[in-house]
Formats: sequence, structure tokens, C-alpha cells
Amino acid sequence: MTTQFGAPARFGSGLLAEEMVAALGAQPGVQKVPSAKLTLFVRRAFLSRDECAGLVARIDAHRRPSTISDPNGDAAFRTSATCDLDAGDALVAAVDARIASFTGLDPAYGEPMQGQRYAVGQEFKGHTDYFEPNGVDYLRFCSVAGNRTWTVMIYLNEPEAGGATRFKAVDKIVQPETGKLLAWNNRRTDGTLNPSTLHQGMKVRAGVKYVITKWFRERPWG
Ligand SMILES: O=C(O)CCC(=O)C(=O)O
Ligand SMILES: [Fe+2]
Repeated sequence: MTTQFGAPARFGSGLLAEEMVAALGAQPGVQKVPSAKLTLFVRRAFLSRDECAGLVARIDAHRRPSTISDPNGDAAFRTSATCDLDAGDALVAAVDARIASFTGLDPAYGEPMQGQRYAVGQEFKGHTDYFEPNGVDYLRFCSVAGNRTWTVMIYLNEPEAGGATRFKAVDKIVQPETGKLLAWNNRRTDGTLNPSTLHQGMKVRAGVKYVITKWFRERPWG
């Protein structure tokens, strides 16, 4: 595999943080959010409007209520709907390949892509995407592929109000914009889990919000 940025193709599971930062930062149109606590990149218009519309249609066709790991007693913690996207679908496969090429992450380390849909009033309260090593669900979700390393998330549309993604620890709020990609390292440069990745999908106030999420792991997924 070669990458859009022409560097050696693979950074494996994403644990080589400096290489990823250099490669992602060198890509056209990529902004790195200035923070010493969190490695977060933003790339506007990563997907076209047509690609986003195609993914929205697939999410609407197969969505189910979202779930969380390590249930915390708050039934309203994550109120959205989730869709497991079919890796055999040509559009999903093309987007998957473009994410791998863009990040330099080995596609073998990626979980199957998911879609998320938030109607008015729905949200995903503050959380980290990695699994808590001491949590009750750790072995269930992490025994084969290990914990999550990088998160890639793409907004597929723009709700009329609300639905921003907030990174509270670094005081950053990202507004949904059709095709805009976010990518962040769930770890610090030394590989330890980074609590400053704490983020929330804020309540949609008007309209509907759709995103796709793609998580990468420490070891190959399947
Ligand atoms: O919808 C958002 O803005 C955030 C989604 C998210 O954090 C997740 O699915 O893990
Ligand atoms: Fe998240």
C-alpha cells in the first residue's frame, strides 16, 4: 500500500505517535489542534457530499439502539442509534481504504466501520473511546485485538442546531460539517492511555446528525 503522503506506508497500530503526527500534519488541508495534551487532527471535506449521502442512506437502512461498555447506571448516557456498516459494500470499502491511506494505519487493525445517528435531544455524554483496563467489559472487548489506539470520525451532515463534539479537557468544540474528518490518538506519545481524549457528542437541538466512526486497535482485528 502506498499513501497519499508518499511516506513508508504503514505505521502499524498507530503506536508510533510521532511518525503519525508528522505524516498526518503533512497532508494537504489538515489542521492539528494546538494542544500539548491531545493529538487531534481536523480535515474538512474529506468525503464528498455524495459519499456522505450514500453512507447516511446505509445507516438509516440498518440502525439499532447504540450501546456502551462498562454500563454506568445512566440509561441516557448514549441515546443515539448505531449501524454496523457492511465492509463488503463498495462505498464502505472505498471509504475504509481512504481512511487507511490517509492515516497510514494498517487496515487490518481497524474495527468494522460504524455509523451513528442522533435525533433531536440525543447525545453521547463525556467518555473516552478506549476501554477501561479495570472495567468489567475489558476482556470481552479487548482480549483478541487489544485496546483502541486511534479514532477516526467523519460528520456526514450538518444538523440545524447542536450536535458538536466537545473535548472538554482541552476546551475544544468541533462543529459538524458535511465530510469533515477528525482523527485523534487515544494515547499519549509514550503509548499510555490519554484521559485528555475525553469527549462528548453534544445534544442535537434541531435536525438530525449522522457520523461514521472507525476505531483502530493494538493488534489485528480479526
Ligand atoms: O457524535 C459525536 O460527536 C461523538 C461520537 C463519539 O464520540 C463516539 O461514537 O465514540
Ligand atoms: Fe467517542
